Amino acid sequence: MSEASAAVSPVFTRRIMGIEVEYGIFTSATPEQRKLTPDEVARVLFRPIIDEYSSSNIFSPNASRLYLDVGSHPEVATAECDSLTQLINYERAGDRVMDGLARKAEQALEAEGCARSVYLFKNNVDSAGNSYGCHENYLISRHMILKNLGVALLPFMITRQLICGAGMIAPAKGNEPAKFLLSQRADQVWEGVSSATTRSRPIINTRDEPHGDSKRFRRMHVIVGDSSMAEPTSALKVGSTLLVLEMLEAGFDVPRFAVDKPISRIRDIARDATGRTPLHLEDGSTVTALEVQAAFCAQAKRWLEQREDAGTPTAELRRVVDLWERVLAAIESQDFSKVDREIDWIIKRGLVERYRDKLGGDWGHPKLAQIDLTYHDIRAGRGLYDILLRRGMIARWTQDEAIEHAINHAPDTTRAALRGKFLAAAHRLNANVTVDWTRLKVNRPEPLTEEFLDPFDAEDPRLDELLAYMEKFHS
Ligand SMILES: Nc1ncnc2c1ncn2[C@@H]1O[C@H](COP(=O)(O)OP(=O)(O)OP(=O)(O)O)[C@@H](O)[C@H]1O
Ligand SMILES: [Mg+2]
Repeated sequence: MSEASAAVSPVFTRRIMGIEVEYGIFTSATPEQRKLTPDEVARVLFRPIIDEYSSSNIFSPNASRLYLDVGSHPEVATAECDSLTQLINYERAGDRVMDGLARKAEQALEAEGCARSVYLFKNNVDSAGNSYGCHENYLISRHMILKNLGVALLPFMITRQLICGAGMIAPAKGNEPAKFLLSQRADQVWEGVSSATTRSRPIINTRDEPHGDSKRFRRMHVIVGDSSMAEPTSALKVGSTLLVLEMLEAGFDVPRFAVDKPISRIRDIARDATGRTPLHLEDGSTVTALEVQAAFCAQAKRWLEQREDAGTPTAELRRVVDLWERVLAAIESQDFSKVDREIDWIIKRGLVERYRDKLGGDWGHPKLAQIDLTYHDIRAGRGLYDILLRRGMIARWTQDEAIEHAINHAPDTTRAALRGKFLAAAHRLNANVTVDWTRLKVNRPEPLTEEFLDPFDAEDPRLDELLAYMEKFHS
């Protein structure tokens, strides 16, 4: 970031953010049954949506987007949130909505005489090696020069997997034996900062779609992260990133590491649970991945002393920094006992290691791959994550009541509140409407559209006009 951009950029302690989760999909089949392709299952999954909305790309009552993209990975993009725990609630509400659809799909298949289980996995790589994402969106100022921001963020982003990776067993490949990696996405990204999403998979995407006033805002799209199962892992992933963004915006003294070839290093970091991977800096010196994280964490702790208490409460971010410190201390000492209920890769590795030892010590055993996958099954009572949670082996960050509430209510602190009220009225009046992130449109009798370009605004008199118009012609 240049001095000039530091001077004009606001510090968004209250920041708009959203998470997009793509799910892996699979059905069981008995030997007599024909296997359904993921595409076929996805279509059964979305049948209730298509029946109700005549589309597989919709906004749900809680103002989130639900859709089926190419590649048959159903996706939920949460509504705009402006604080950390709220975002976690909406992401988890998305899981529950998708699970509800999976249950309906199972009933439909049974009614059609081909009963089978439908699995949704919140992970990032399927058994064929295809990758799908968990994208984080952070609003930043238009004055922030993205390229510079990206350079400052890259060392943080390539090492962030140490504190919040989902972990995975990578199957044997050529001469490389099967092994445990810290993160699922590390092997899937190819560039640092760029505008492409699919072709080259950059860590930070600069595609210019702010979903808001393009004179004031940008939407930073981070695609390097893993989907998180454990709530504290989500909190650390997003919370640490929020803190680094705030520090950069404030011109706070953020650690600078000019890492040579950062993208090639991300794969080495994923392969080293000690965090000792050396990163060569352009000045000829080296730091370890762990030292990079420790420097950001220490500075974030100092930042909290002067941070304006808005958006995500500072008290909540203190919990983030406390967890961050504990994870780094655990990696340093290799004693994981103080964080083995909070961080996905640590929880998962502990579990599969116990089995691996019983099974003869080979990471390539198919039973271990099965355990790895089952950890990401989102079904309560069936997925391993949920089973461990119920046994008290995984910690919480939020509560069920808040997640349940988020299923049917839009966030009330952001633009999503307008969309939620609009959708509720349309549902009640059976009105024909069209909605996207910025626009709300009543289609009949004559189209009436309003554009809401400030995602921070949860109130706007133009909403009342739209509602009055809807009421007049549909009641
Ligand atoms: N101004 C904003 N700043 C940050 N995040 C935003 C903003 N407006 C919307 N969002 C969030 O961005 C996400 C957009 O999700 P969506 O899946 O539509 O992404 P996309 O990048 O536009 O499209 P696609 O996934 O189809 O490529 C949502 O989670 C939403 O809440
Ligand atoms: Mg998306």
